[in-house]
Amino acid sequence: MGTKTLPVIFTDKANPIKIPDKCELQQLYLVSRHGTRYPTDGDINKFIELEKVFKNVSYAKEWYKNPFPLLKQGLLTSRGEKELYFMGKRSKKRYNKFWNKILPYDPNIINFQSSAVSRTGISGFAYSLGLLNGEGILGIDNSQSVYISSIPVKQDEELAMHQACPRWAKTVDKNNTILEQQKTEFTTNYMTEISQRITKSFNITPELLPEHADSIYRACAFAIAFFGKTNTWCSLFNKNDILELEYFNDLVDYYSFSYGSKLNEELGCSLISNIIKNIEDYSNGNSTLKADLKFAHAETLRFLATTLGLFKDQTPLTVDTLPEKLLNRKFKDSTQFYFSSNMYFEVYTCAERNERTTTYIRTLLNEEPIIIPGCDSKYCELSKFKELLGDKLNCNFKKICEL
Ligand SMILES: O=P(O)(O)O[C@H]1[C@H](OP(=O)(O)O)[C@@H](OP(=O)(O)O)[C@H](O)[C@@H](O)[C@H]1OP(=O)(O)O
Repeated sequence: MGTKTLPVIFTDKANPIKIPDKCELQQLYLVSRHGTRYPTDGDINKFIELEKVFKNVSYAKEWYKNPFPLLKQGLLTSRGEKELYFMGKRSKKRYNKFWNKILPYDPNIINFQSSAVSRTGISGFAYSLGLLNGEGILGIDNSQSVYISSIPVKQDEELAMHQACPRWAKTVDKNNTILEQQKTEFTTNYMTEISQRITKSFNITPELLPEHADSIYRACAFAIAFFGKTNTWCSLFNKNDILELEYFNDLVDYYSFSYGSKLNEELGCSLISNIIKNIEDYSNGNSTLKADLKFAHAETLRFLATTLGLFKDQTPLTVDTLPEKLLNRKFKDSTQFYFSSNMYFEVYTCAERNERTTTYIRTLLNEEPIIIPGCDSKYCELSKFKELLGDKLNCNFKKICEL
């Protein structure tokens, strides 16, 4: 169900990572999406519309009403809070030696940052409670309070990069001819047939509009995320409908936040450049920062992944290539950027035979190591990592984004 998919991992259990011989984990960077949230107002309004359309459909009489108050739009759910709390618990166990060396908490050593949105700030706090449980002096379980900084979204080049980029707003979010063409083609070639079949099967009058198919898909996604139910909105579809609508939502994200628009390949440059700068500042003795923990959005991770060249298919995602890519593509929100999805960058120094030390970065997506395209292995030399970034390293974000 695309970015509205529940995380695969939902446990506080984890094993300590294995550190390569002659290496030491020096720093830890995290960019995490928030946990499971309420639908945004855009989606809730679609569900209110569906409630009207399905009012007299007997098959849906038990479940057609919209259950999400507009006042709750976009808020983190209690399940979402627990996802991040568990993530913090897993972090403490996976990097136990690393954390024990740098605790108790010092904001100059462990940095927490979120985008200026409640769901991300609360997610960061939940992570901190899991990570630092028992390490503080507050309450019966010795909780630790933490400082979580954020920047107004319009200035936040790292965590809300598209909102801080006027050129993205003008040329990608709007006036995106290719995206509009793809949306029209998918509506004509796929959504119309899905809506007409549902209309006919359930004798719906007036008939469903093509765009109702995507509204039903989103209602299905939140029925699963909130209620674990696949026998309500989801039951209006066959399996192929769901795969096609998932592909459509991936396609929209591909052109909005990834390889579908050239500018998107640059937008993660401030975020990754600041990580590299913090690695080098620490390595040169100019910084005490050991852990930098950031909490943001699906698009934050998608821009970051795109700047790193991750999940790039050989040919672009288009409506035409749906048949070949439906079941087999690299770009797939539901397995990459679901609720509470995350990327860790582990920074190691390793002693070499000639007594020198080399700095390596190991990247993890959703707590599984991945290879950055162009790196020789999961442990990528810092010099290689920087070389692969090219002119994205130390980019001039304002210049890239000026109109
Ligand atoms: O389609 P919606 O309104 O849900 O889009 C949300 C984004 O949700 P996503 O499409 O990623 O599932 C939301 O990202 P999130 O990671 O915070 O859930 C984004 O912050 C929000 O602004 C909506 O994006 P939009 O493009 O502004 O509609």
